[in-house]
Amino acid sequence: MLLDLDIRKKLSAGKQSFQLDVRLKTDSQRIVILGPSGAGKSLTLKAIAGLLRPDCGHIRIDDHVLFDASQGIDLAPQKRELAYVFQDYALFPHLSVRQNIAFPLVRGWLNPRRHHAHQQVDYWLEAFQLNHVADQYPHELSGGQKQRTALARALVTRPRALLLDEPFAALDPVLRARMRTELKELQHRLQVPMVLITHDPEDAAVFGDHVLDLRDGRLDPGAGPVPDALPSSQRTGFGIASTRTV
Ligand SMILES: Nc1ncnc2c1ncn2[C@@H]1O[C@H](COP(=O)(O)OP(=O)(O)OP(=O)(O)O)[C@@H](O)[C@H]1O
Repeated sequence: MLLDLDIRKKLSAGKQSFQLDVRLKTDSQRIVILGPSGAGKSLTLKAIAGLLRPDCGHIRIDDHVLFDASQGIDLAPQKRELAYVFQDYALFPHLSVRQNIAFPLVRGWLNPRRHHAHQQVDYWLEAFQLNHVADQYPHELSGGQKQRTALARALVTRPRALLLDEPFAALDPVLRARMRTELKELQHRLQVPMVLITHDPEDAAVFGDHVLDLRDGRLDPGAGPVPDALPSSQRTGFGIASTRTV
């Protein structure tokens, strides 16, 4: 995947204003946008997803133009063929694991039936080892099982790329370490490009193929302290990515 991002957006609330200015071109498969709270990570991810309209610039994935202010192109989120996984996973509480995963495949107002049989749903239940909890509800799942259900629901639509908002934040430290490795292995296996935002340098160290430092709405070329675990070659501020193949 070639992600070509060049966006600017000014947001104001009362006397406060925030300027987002992100330019990036990368062919990496595991992109991590790292930054402290308020840096603009969620805004960047929302812009890629089509949930925030930039003032100007463009967003392209391969030869697919998602947004181009000068050409008047602004594809609706569902036309972007991307999947967004929210920090709290946003599972439907009244639907079982199987129904949650089937949800994007069912058109119209009706929820998937409880024992809805679908080849793709069965595939993801198997791939994520969720068969034994397929009929359970989100409140009956562990943190890791919830995350895998959210990932399965995202992947069942076969997206061009997966956008992940702080995917490990809701997990305890032991599970967090395991899930980072699991997600990296999953990305290797499926070859689905992933863009992950986080404030945790360890996420970037383990998962990141191309790591970008975002500070005050800008990708920072001379970013702050480099975590020990993270080779400097893996971090960039802006420009064309130096991709590390693992
Ligand atoms: N709708 C809005 N109107 C005005 N300002 C906004 C709006 N949404 C976000 N902001 C501001 O933009 C800045 C960046 O917000 P963003 O949510 O992208 O931060 P973040 O890096 O994701 O932080 P966190 O890690 O805490 O989620 C913040 O200062 C926030 O107050």
